Amino acid sequence: MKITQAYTIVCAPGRNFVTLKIVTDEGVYGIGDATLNGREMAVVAYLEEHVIPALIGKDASCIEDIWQYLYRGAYWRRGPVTMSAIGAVDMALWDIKAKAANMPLYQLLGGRSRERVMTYAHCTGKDIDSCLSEVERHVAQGYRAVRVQAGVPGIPTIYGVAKREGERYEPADAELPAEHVWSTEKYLNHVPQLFAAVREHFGHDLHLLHDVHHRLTPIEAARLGKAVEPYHLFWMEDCVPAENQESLRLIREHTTTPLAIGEVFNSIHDYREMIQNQWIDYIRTPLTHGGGITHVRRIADLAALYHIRTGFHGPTDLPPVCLGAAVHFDTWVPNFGIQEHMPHDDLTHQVFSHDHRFEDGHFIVGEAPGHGVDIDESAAAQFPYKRASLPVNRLEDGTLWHW
Ligand SMILES: O=C(O)[C@H](O)[C@@H](O)[C@H](O)[C@H](O)CO
Ligand SMILES: [Mg+2]
Repeated sequence: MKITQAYTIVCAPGRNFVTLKIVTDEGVYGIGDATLNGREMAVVAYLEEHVIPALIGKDASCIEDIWQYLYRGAYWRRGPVTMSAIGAVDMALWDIKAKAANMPLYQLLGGRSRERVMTYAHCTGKDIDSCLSEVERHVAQGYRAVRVQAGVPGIPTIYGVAKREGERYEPADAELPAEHVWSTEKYLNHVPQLFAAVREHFGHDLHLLHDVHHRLTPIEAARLGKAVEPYHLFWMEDCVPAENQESLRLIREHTTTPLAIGEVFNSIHDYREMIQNQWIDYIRTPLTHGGGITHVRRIADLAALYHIRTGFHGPTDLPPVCLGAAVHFDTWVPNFGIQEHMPHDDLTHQVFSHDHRFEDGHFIVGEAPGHGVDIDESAAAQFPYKRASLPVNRLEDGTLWHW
């Protein structure tokens, strides 16, 4: 089965998405996601100029060999742009292989390990009270797990909180980066109050998650982890920037709050020390940014040796293609933990169809051959790309900080 054609489709049904379509001489095609929020066109250029020309004529069934060819063959390894491009090719090739085998992807991966995939929703509010009503709304919809983020008094704009009540949070909200202000002290004083209120209102069965979005130093993260221990979080996410993996050791030594990390990681090497030292509990790398199913499966297998589970990144900036493939992976992977779920809007669904379904806080995988997601190219053409950037953060004195 030879690859005869491959091309990218860039569209913005509500927000920017990059899709790779690979076509074979047998008429079977596969769809892969190449979306890297705020840096979309860098991946498009990488694919079009360097990857696609080398794919034409290759045997689409040699997924592993093509992965190795693209990874080793570039000489320049790793990095989000490279790994998202490889991820898109890999996802499309698994889609092709599963379609050719007439099997849903999860069957090809090894079959079902669970009936349904637990997800967590985003609950955001400008203050604690409005956050509580969002939790209530999501619990009524059947969610067993919610991520809780609320505005902090004295900080005008904060990560993860929608601009208007009931709206989705969209971080890439301006053509050039918006500037936010950050105060660690105000944040650290406020978060334990938020979780105390949520536990008081909703009891102890609901899983609670929180995203620190890389803003703390290790000792500050340790303080926060300890402070929220009475509210037993499911996880505290990305509590520090983690170029230095050793940072996680200090946090781990101080707190029993479980730690999730890795939505910005793209390689097993970004995790190796923290997995092998058991400094973390959940891996976050989505299939797109981690070099596709072939590579993320290796990370998950390594993690499994150390009782570490998956908790894949899944905000709206990852399109239905990435999410659909993730639902298959989540249905199969033995060490599954949870799947992030931020529902896409109607415009996105006009372009992408999928056969997984959402029920009672869980995803149920579909039975269509492949990963079950497709793109309507003429619908996509109606939503042209528009540059959008993620914000930057500054401390109150103007110092540039982590966003
Ligand atoms: O946990 C999450 O869902 C993430 O932190 C997102 O909100 C990111 O900020 C976004 O995906 C950046 O592109
Ligand atoms: Mg996050």
